Amino acid sequence: MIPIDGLAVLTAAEMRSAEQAAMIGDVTEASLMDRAGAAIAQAVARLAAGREVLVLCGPGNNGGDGYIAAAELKRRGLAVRVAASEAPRSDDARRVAAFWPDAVESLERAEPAPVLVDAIFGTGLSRSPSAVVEHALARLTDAAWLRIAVDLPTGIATDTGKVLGKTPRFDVTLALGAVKPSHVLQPAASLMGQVRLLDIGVPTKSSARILARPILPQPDATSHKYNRGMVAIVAGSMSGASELAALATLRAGAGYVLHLASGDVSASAAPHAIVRRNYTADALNEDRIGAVVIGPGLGRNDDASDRLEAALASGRPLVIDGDALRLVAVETLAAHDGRKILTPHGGEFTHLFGEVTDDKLSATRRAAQQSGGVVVHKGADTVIAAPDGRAILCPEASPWLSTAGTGDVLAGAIGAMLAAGLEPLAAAEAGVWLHAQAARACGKAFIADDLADALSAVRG
Ligand SMILES: NC(=O)C1=CN([C@@H]2O[C@H](COP(=O)(O)OP(=O)(O)OC[C@H]3O[C@@H](n4cnc5c(N)ncnc54)[C@H](O)[C@@H]3O)[C@@H](O)[C@H]2O)[C@@H](O)CC1
Ligand SMILES: [K+]
Repeated sequence: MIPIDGLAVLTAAEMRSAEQAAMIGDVTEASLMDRAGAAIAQAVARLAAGREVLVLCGPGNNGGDGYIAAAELKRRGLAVRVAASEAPRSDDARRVAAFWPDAVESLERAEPAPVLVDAIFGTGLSRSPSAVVEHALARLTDAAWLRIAVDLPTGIATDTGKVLGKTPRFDVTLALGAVKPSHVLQPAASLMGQVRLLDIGVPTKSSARILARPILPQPDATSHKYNRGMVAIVAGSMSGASELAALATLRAGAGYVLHLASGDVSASAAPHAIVRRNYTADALNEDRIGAVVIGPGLGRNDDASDRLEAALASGRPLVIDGDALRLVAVETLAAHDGRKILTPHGGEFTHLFGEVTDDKLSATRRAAQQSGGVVVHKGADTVIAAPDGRAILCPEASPWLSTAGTGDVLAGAIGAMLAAGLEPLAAAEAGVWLHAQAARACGKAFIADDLADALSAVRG
């Protein structure tokens, strides 16, 4: 049971190709299923801790995995029963169903057990399961003490995060061979509990992977405030948001943060480490600025548009967030050839790139390609994509992040990483990772100011 951080993410079709490519010599579809079944049995035996297990088997290879696992669990001395929704249909499932030495119960009449293993449907599901299957699954999961899904919970589309029917909540999902997009994309991911990978010896390669602990830039004997990373935050009509971004930028490790506002520029405001100056377009021409953050609290008036234009013209690496994403056009971004990171939430994404009609991973990759920037498509399932197709999927962070100002904190953290010299995709990943860790450290009902402060403690 391998934690999924940093692992390759494969779609159903990519997984099938990886399996085909792995089938050389004595590796066959049958031997892969045997490996999967053995790995599932080992994981379930550990989790069940001696309790009775009920394995639900479907007609395809997901069901096949279930029959092998059940037979192996029985061999290990556990109390196991098998219930099936219908007879096995695939050749491999038929072969392995014969390994199960006892009677197969009917799904509708099966009595519950403390440990429920769902091997009804996996990556082959093409439409929502029948009402009979859904009803039995709900009844048996409700009554179980521990719910384990094999590969994917029944009722989930593999690639899109969509729930095709009524899928109950699971405690553990054992991804076979590789993580699939729906293990992370919402709403599917919220039904899976802990997702762990079971290695079945299929080599996997993909341009998409799960968020991983980044290698963060560290100061050394040659460091000074400017080469640690100088970040300019362009403020606008709501300076609270840009102040939050500035604080987060410092707490994430930047050496120098310049807050460029107008009107109420007060040198005596805390935190004193933020350098506050009057905004002028010229201020962005300071050579030592390693990143410009624009958007938090910018507003959408003419001044805001002028500032955005100046930021785009400055040639500095940019983090474009909040209001700036409402003001800019995709064509402008595409014509701008500097380094940039866009951080839209769902509403800003739709405004800029249109409704997501397929899935979040594909839509974010397309947006990155169209805009020529790294796109951090925020949400409970943040997806980061680069114009070259590389993508990073982020497992759900704390739901307490759903409070005002946390987006400003993220923009600041990413700005700090960009100014420290990370390439845009790495800067975006590092910022998102820090943000999630800080949220975890803050516990419950925190406010964005706490989150910004917590960045330094989790930075490591
Ligand atoms: N192909 C391989 O080499 C391996 C596959 N493995 C397992 O195989 C699974 C995929 O197997 P399959 O492709 O057979 O797919 P599934 O076992 O998910 O089920 C697909 C079967 O159900 C039918 N079906 C789809 N939606 C249905 C619905 N709503 N109601 C009724 N029937 C429906 C399909 O026509 C097909 O017969 C993976 O999730 C994994 O568990 C593992 O054994 C590892 C190796
Ligand atoms: K399943």
